Amino acid sequence: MSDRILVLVRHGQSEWNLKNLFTGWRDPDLTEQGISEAKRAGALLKAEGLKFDVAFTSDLTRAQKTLGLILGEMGQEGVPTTRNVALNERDYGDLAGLNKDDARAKWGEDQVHIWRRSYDIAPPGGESLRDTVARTLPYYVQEILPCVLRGQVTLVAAHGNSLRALIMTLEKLSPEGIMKRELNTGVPIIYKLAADSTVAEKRDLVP
Ligand SMILES: O=C(O)[C@@H](CO)OP(=O)(O)O
Repeated sequence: MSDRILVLVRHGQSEWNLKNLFTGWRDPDLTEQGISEAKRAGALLKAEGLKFDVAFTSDLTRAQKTLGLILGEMGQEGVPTTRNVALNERDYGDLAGLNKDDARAKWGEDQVHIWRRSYDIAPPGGESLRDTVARTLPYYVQEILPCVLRGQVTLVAAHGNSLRALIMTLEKLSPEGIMKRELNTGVPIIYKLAADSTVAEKRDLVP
């Protein structure tokens, strides 16, 4: 029986991560460090002996490039890949492009933390994590999960909050639990799913 392997990876450091700007649906490129992180993720996945059958990514450059660099490092450039806007980062609305420290100075540390990490409070003009779950989870259930359950080794390269939205279900986290779940750039998480699509095993591939 196949292993039902799903790998999630947040993109490498972006130009706006480096500049400490709210990013959301804006489309900055990877930094040099981000490129290295993506290549390192590829090397770690290669060392695990993984051979991907299928890959998914968002409509945004930083995730697409991360995926390309990972597959390039693994010598698996030909893996069939689907790009979909459903995997895009949570839309930060009016905060996009603002400096996170400037936002804390203006609205206070607590308010900015609530906008960044709460489950159901949306930043002005943007999406809450719940809104993000409402678009990422159906896509996962309809498009990604069937591949995994069929035994296709599946890689998803996406974003901090679009992946947190999926991880909330995968790891059965409560709205309080998800507030504390952080994802590092370029660190793959390997899940083995049971036949009922719950997580049987999970491992962070830390360098
Ligand atoms: O700016 C963003 O889009 C995200 C991810 O970089 O930031 P945060 O850490 O606030 O979720």
